[in-house]
Amino acid sequence: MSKKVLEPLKSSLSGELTVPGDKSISHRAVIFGSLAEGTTEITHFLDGEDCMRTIDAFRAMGVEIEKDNQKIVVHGQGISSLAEPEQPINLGNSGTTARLLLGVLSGLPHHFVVYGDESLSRRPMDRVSIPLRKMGAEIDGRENGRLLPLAVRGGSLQNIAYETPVKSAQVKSAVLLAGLLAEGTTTVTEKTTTRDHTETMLRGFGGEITKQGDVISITGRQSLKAAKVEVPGDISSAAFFLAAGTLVPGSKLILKKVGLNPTRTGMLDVLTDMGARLDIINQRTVGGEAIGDILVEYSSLKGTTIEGEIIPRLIDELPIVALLASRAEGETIIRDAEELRYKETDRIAAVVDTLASLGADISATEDGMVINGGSSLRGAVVDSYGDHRIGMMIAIASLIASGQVVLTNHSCIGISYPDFFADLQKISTNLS
Ligand SMILES: O=C(O)C1=C[C@@H](OP(=O)(O)O)[C@@H](O)[C@H](O)C1
Ligand SMILES: C=C(OP(=O)(O)O)C(=O)O
Repeated sequence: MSKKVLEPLKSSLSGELTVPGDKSISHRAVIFGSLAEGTTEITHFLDGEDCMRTIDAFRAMGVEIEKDNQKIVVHGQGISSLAEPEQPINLGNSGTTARLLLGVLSGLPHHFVVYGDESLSRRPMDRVSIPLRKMGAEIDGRENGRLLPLAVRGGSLQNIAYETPVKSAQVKSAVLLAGLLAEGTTTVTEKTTTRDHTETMLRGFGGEITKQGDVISITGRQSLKAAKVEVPGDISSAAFFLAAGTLVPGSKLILKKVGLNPTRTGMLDVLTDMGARLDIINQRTVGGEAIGDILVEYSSLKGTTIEGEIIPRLIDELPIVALLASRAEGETIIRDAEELRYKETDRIAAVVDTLASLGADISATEDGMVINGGSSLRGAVVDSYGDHRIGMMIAIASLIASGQVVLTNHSCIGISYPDFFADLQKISTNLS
C-alpha cells in the first residue's frame, strides 16, 4: 500500500499555480471529439487516470486518438464509425466515464461489456440504466443492472421526456448523449441545476440544445463538427489550494486560469460567506466557459450552513470544505448532500472518520455532517479510502496539524491531480 509521511508546515504558502485541466470538461471533450467529424484538438487536458479511461474506451471503438504532453488530438469520423470493441471496456475508477459512456453506448448498434474497479463496482448505475432502458437500450448486469459489470446492447433509441430523480450531472448528461443519438427530441428536467458542461460543449461542436426554465431539450441525430477545446483549470482541484491558502497563516496564492462556470463555483460562495479573503481577476470566457485567476490569502473563518441548491455546485469540494469548517469559529452544518454517499467512497463516513482521527469535532448525519469548529488538528495515521479527494484533503490538513500525518493509500490522487504533491512543494518551502 502506498504511504506518504507529511510533516507539519513550518512556513507560509506563496506563489502562483496553474492547476490541471478540468476533469468533467476533459472527459466531454474526448466524447464529443469522438462523436464529431473532423480533427478535434484539446489543450490543457487533464492527464489523470479517469480521463485516460474515456480515451481508452473510444480507442476501443476504433477512434484514433493521439496524445502528447501538449495536446490530445481526436480524429473523429462521426457516430456511425464507432465500432464494436473486441474486449470488455475497463472504466477504472471513473463514475463520469461510466455514466456518460453508457449514454453513448445505448445509441450504438453493437454489444458492449463495461466493468470497473472495486469502488466503481459498488456505485449505482441504475440511475442511468433506468432511463436508457426506457429509450430502448438493453442493459443487464449485477442486481438487475444496478451494478457493474454491465452488458449493453444499444441500437435505435426513442426520445424520452425524463425528470431526473437525482441531482446528478452524470445522469443528465447520459440521457442527453443518448438523446443525441435517438429519434426525435429528448428532454431532461432537473429540479436543481447541475454542472452544464455537456450543454455548453455540445454547442461548441455545432450542436443545438436549448434550456427553458428547468427543461433541457436536445434534437436527436444531429451531426457534430470537430472543435478546438482549451480546457480550463479544474476548480475542484484548485479547491485544495484555496483551502491551504486560507488555513496556513501568512499565505498568499494566485491560482491561474481556473474554470469559473457558475454551476461549479459554490465553494467560492461558501468561502466568502465564511470570511475568506478571495479576489478574482482576469475574468474571461474560453469556449463558452468562464475562467479567471483567483487570489487567496490567509484569513480566520466562521462557521456556516450549506444546504439546498448550492450542493451540486460544490459537491466534490465538500470534503475540503469540511476541513475548513473544522478550523472555523462556530458550527458548520452541511445538509442535502446525500449524494456524497455514492462517490468513490461514502464521503460522509470517510470525511467524518479521517477528520475525527485528526482531532476535529465532527459528526455524520444522514445527508451531511455537523462540524464544531476551532479544534486544533494533531498528527495521526489516516487512510484515503482509495478516494483522491479524501487523500488531498488529508494532505492539506497535514499542513496545519501539530504532528506528523501518515497518509496511506495516497496513489489514488493521480485520478484527478497527478502533480498534486509537486504543486504543493512549489508553493511551500519545507516539504519533501
Ligand atoms: O458530470 C460530471 O462530470 C461530474 C458530476 C458529478 O457527479 P454526479 O453527477 O454523480 O453528481 C461530480 O461529482 C463528478 O466528479 C463529475
Ligand atoms: C465523484 C468524482 O468523480 P467520478 O464520479 O467521475 O468518479 C470526483 O471526481 O470527485
